[in-house]
Amino acid sequence: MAEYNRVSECVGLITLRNPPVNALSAAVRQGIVDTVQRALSDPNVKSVVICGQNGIFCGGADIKEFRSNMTGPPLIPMIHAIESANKPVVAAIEGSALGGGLELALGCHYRIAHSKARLGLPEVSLGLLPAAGGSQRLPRLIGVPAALNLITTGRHVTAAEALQLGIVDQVTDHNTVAAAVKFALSVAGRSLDPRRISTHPCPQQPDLDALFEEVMQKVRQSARGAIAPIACVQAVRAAATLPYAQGMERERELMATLFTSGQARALQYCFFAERAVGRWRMPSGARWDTSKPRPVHKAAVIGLGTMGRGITVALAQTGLSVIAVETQEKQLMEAKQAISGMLERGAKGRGVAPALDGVIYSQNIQAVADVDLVIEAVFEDIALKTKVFQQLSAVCKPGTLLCTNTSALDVDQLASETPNPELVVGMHFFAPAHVMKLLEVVYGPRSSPQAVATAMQLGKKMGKASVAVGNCRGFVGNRMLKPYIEEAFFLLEEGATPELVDQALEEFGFPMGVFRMSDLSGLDVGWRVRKGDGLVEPGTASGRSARIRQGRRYSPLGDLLCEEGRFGQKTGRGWYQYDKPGSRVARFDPWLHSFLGAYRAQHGLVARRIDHQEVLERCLYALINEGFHILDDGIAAGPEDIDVIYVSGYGWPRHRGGPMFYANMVGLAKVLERLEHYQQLHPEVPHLQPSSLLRRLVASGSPPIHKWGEAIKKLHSQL
Ligand SMILES: CCC[C@H](O)CC(=O)SCCNC(=O)CCNC(=O)[C@H](O)C(C)(C)COP(=O)([O-])OP(=O)([O-])OC[C@H]1O[C@@H](n2cnc3c(N)ncnc32)[C@H](O)[C@@H]1OP(=O)([O-])[O-]
Repeated sequence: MAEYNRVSECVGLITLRNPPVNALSAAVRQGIVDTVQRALSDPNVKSVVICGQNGIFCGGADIKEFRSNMTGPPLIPMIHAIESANKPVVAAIEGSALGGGLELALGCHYRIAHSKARLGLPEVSLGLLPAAGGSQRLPRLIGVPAALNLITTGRHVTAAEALQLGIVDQVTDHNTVAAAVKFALSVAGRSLDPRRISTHPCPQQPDLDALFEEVMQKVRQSARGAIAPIACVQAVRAAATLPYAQGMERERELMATLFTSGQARALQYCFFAERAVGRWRMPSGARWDTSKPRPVHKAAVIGLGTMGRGITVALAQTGLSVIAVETQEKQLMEAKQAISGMLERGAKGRGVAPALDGVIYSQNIQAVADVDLVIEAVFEDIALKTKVFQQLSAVCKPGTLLCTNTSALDVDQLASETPNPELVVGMHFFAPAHVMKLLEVVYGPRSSPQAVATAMQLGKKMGKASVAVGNCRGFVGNRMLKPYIEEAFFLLEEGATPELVDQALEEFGFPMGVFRMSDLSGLDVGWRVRKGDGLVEPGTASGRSARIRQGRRYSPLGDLLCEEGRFGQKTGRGWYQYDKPGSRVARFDPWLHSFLGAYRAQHGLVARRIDHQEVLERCLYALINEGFHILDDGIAAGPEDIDVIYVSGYGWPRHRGGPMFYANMVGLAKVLERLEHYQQLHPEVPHLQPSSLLRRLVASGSPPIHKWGEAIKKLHSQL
């Protein structure tokens, strides 16, 4: 797993071989130990170069090994042996040097990087810290502030930035290994003492205490309950204040706590889940690896409201040529200005030229005749969308893929209105579409695997976490959100306040609780949907019967607020009050509290004390329960799909892995028991009725989450 060659007569070249990213598995570590030993004991070898095969230096420790008992030589002494070597060791960095990979390079005496390489210590995003000496060597090399920035955010830096920071000694546009060999020859025989980073003190930093206090405060705020960023600050503090050996001991202690934490397990699960959703499969048996996407060179967006604009930007930023169609002239002009602004700002942030010429604007739908794929983003109205689809079917060249951006409408119904339903898929973007990571790719029973493959590939190109899901009301994300929001309304009726509910959810790790989120997105959105479903009635009736609609418990609280014109931030009033319409700082609103009191009195409800635990159990377990229904219905292929949707699109705290992972951590039997408990108390609430899949999983011994797929298949075959 590490190959040894002698090149240029006196350079020992060690090549890490562990595709795809040369992760430091036990075999690679053993290979490094053996080959370093061989190079150092060969009298003909004057210096050593370490590189990775296939254009990538090293992606770090092998994350898959973390789940099992670690064997093989440990990283720390291996890196220490390299640093203490009496011959210069040069790291030749191509592709990536991340985590343990960069720590290995920091143990080398010199680092040469290709100009396209990326370097970083991303352990924090896996719930860990750079614990092979990275937290101790990096601050010694580049100073405390820069090291804190890199280690607490886990961000990857370009080779140019790495050179500027002093992480690498040279950047090349040519063959990195050849440059490193040349460099290694040039430094052979030089004293290595100044190159052993662990022997240096950290560069002097004035007012160290104030700096750490400030960073710790910032990190605590943005961590939303994640523990790894805090441990990262503590480890760097050890580097700045303790001798190396003691700093290493502190690094080890902190890592030991993190390594076995549920948060590390959750974050590592997210890492693999994000990659697993790319290997999509449909109930028909169609799969990612047997379905070839169609090439997309030219795309179109129909309708340039908020969503259409964001989608146009996301497409143009991938380098595609985009036809942006809006029939209203004024809207078109406004959209053009807004899209150009977004493209310019995005390009500035990425240091590239804006793709302004990539977008052609038109008022005429005929302009899309020769595109390969259309994303329709007109107003959320089935009659209007149907009309647009019929026009598109008539205008577009044969084989053009027709995608609808919808958050709730029936993709099958729309497909059935076109002569080629196999070419139709849903693409549920989230606002703002050029920023939000999530994309639900919705297939119907007639969508062709090729259409799904094309939409999934396009999503990947746009940098989205794309998840293929079946067609149902609300798809996966919004379908699970419904019981969550309903439970929050019921809690208000029973005595909770928006502040209490939001605080419980924000302490859990959501960036915003359900009521602050509702104020942000607009209360009128849900009101319109409930009206369409025939649930909204005039607010004068009282008593229990007024709160049973369509045979189930219903809370009209949101409707009553809308009747008062309280639509949230945009009107300056909602569940909270705001300084003025459009303002973002939510403040306690005495009106709302007396309104809740009067509402409870009108309906004969007696407010009781509700604690955070109940808020979490009722809101989250109702949402999770819906997730089990979704799995049982085959709408999501596995728990990873649901979890990626919630982590990337709905603010579920990543360090809790996603709702299904969380259920697995809490214990399926516990989730079932609490749902049964609340269902007994609220029999008129169907979403508290435990899903049969949850019951069956518990009855079959609560298999761990990575075995749910097998268990679900087995349980289904027994039905
Ligand atoms: C004591 C220890 C201390 C130490 O400080 C701890 C660490 O180093 S923690 C580690 C710190 N390091 C990190 O956090 C870096 C994590 N890795 C990355 O950020 C990206 O993979 C990388 C940028 C390297 C390549 O991106 P890309 O080209 O888009 O490719 P891709 O992302 O699609 O991955 C391709 C395949 O490789 C797999 N795989 C990847 N890395 C690892 C790994 N370390 N291990 C195992 N497997 C890994 C990945 O699952 C996927 O498998 P599959 O079966 O095909 O789905």
